[in-house]
Amino acid sequence: MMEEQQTPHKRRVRYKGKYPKKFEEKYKELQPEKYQDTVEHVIRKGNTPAGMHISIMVDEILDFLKIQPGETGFDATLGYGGHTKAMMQCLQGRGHMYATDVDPEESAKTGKRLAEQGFGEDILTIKLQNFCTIDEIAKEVGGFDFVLADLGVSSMQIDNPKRGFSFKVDGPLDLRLNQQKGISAAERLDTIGREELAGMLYENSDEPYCEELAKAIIDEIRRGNRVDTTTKLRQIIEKTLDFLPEKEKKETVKKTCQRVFQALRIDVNQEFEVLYEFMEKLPGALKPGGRAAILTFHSGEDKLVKAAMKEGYRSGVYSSYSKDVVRPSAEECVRNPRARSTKMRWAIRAEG
Ligand SMILES: C[S@@+](CC[C@H](N)C(=O)[O-])C[C@H]1O[C@@H](n2cnc3c(N)ncnc32)[C@H](O)[C@@H]1O
Repeated sequence: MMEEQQTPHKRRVRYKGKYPKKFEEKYKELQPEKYQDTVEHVIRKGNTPAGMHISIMVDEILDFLKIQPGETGFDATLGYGGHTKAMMQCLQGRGHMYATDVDPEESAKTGKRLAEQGFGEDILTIKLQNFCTIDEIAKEVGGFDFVLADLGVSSMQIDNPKRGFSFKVDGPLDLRLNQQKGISAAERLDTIGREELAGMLYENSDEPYCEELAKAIIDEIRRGNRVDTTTKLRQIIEKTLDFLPEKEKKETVKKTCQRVFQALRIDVNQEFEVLYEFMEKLPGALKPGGRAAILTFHSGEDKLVKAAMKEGYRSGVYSSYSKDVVRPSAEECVRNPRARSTKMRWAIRAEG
């Protein structure tokens, strides 16, 4: 019998894939106008291409706003400009849209992109200012027929490691929507006390481990180690929750990271304060019969928007409002997983 020749099993080199993994290396996705095929491929796989934002609930928003040519509209949160563009298309070249964003970096890119697509200053005015100044813009232009606010952060902001919004990639712990103003989350942690931090985590994100996490973060800073990167903060969270049973640890750490980063983001950008102010000013900025739609992404935002609309209806400034939230379709959530937590609420300004 022939002796079988034993060749030693050679392990295959792990295939790394042909797509770049690091944000800066995704040069094709970062130039969507030039590399349409790559961008469409990434979207088909249920992902958001780097440097882009997929607008959420566009059909539901347009159905509700019922935009007519000649109207004046306000997009409080320009971002990538997807919603702004869809609303401008309804104007059919007549009327005007105003849009605000506080992010100088992204709003400049969006303004340029929209102008190149034929939506220039004749139809769109972009203002680099907080949406809580809606009253000033409304006064200047005589009120709005329709208003949209798509709260929170854009995918361009989340995905860019230099902005510090994501615990999944290493970067400076910044979390500001405008990096030229205010203080970063790292600087905020430098001076905050333990009790105030625990309160912030609880108030802004209902964080169940707020006490334990606040103690761990402050102890680390007191030992002379600044918590100034996304990785350092994630590692503290992992260490603090190390006592959890193995089977639930991974998921709980992930959810906790999401909540802690969200709480810090809300704090450094004073998100609840400006949203409260915006909701207070909204009825006065709408023309009689004017419509407003708001997309929220967590319970703190949603509660605030709901309460303001309910109060507006009770006092008579709104003729109707959404008693129940409108949610994205199951199909949209599969196509764009970032839509999953979205809730839409709407209100209509009373006539006269
Ligand atoms: C979810 S994104 C909007 C995406 C946009 N609807 C689109 O279709 O591309 C939210 C945007 O709102 C901006 N933003 C958040 N809070 C703001 C505020 N208080 N005033 C103005 N802009 C704000 C963020 O910088 C971000 O660009």
